[in-house]
Amino acid sequence: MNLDFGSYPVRLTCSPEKGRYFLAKSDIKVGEVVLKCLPLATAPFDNHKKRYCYTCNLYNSSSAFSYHCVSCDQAYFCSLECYKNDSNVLAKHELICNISRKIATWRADKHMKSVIRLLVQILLEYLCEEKNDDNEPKNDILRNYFKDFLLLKSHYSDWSTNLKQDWMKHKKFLLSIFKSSNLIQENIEFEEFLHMISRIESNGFGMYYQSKGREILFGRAIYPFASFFNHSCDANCDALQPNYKGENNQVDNANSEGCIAIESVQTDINLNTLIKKKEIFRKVEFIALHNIKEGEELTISYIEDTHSPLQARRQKLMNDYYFLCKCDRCKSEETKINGKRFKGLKKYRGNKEFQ
Ligand SMILES: C[S@@+](CC[C@H](N)C(=O)[O-])C[C@H]1O[C@@H](n2cnc3c(N)ncnc32)[C@H](O)[C@@H]1O
Repeated sequence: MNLDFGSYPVRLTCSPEKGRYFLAKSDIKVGEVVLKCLPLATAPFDNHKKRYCYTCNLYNSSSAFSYHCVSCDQAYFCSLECYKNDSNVLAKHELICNISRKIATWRADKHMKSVIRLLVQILLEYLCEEKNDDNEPKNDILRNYFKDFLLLKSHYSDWSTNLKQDWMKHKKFLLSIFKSSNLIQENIEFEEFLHMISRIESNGFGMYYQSKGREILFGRAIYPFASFFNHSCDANCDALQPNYKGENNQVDNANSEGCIAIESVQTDINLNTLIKKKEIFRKVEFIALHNIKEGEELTISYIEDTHSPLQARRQKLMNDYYFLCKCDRCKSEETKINGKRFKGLKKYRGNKEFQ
């Protein structure tokens, strides 16, 4: 696979055990930025939509924004500038205004709704990419495209029968609203649609804000290139979101919703300052946690509690991400445990009662 990661010190490799993953292309110093990308798409959870700006991705934890699309009531804007001046955003929103309204009244659980909302945004990017030639990155921040989303790992084949059935119940409704909005083709198989859902679940990053020292998850984002970081229980990189002041805040990678966490510790906001400052928030950057040698694997942690025992960590990753962790730490702990079992077995056999 020939992907261009610009001047970032990463290259992609692959193993049968862990799929594709990043290696350091050169020596990397502690604190160095390893990769930076813009989101392909973001979506706040339903109860946070009024505090999330549809245009610039700003989150205001203290109060709801007043500018919004009156037709669907699903897109909110932090300022007149974000609401009015960017006609491109409004024209884009027009394309999904109808489907957004239908999803708002759809009787499904919160998780399904949040994944479907993000899928709408991802497919909207695809529609607009097709019409837009302006696809070149404008600076050192990598931009991702729909085709990159399609490269992501799907664990649909590992889904339980119950989970597949839960989605099947909504097949008719989902296919009809996506087709009538021209977001998917008439002849798409529902399985293909579910693969896209699975890609979101296995590769989505959480969006957080900080309140009283706690990180609160308020939505999900997709950064296809960032998804090539494999997990390690002893990661050498961390994901950050520069906040609205342009500062970086450490990521916790906390996650109870099956999305890899990135953190922008965004405190309350002075909207007056922001109105003047047009910026797209929720970029992600990955930094090295210590010096890394050329050829080393670059990893992040998908889970918060890396202090828990091997079994608990693996269980969490299996439940949330459908994979058995084969990171170096897990493999070495597994070898130690197996070594102990082996000794126990020999002792047992030596017991006269069993001879
Ligand atoms: C976000 S993607 C990472 C990129 C992925 N390896 C690929 O080829 O697209 C997450 C998936 O990578 C694989 N993966 C990530 N970390 C792993 C690990 N420590 N051990 C085994 N598989 C891992 C799992 O299949 C997981 O669902």
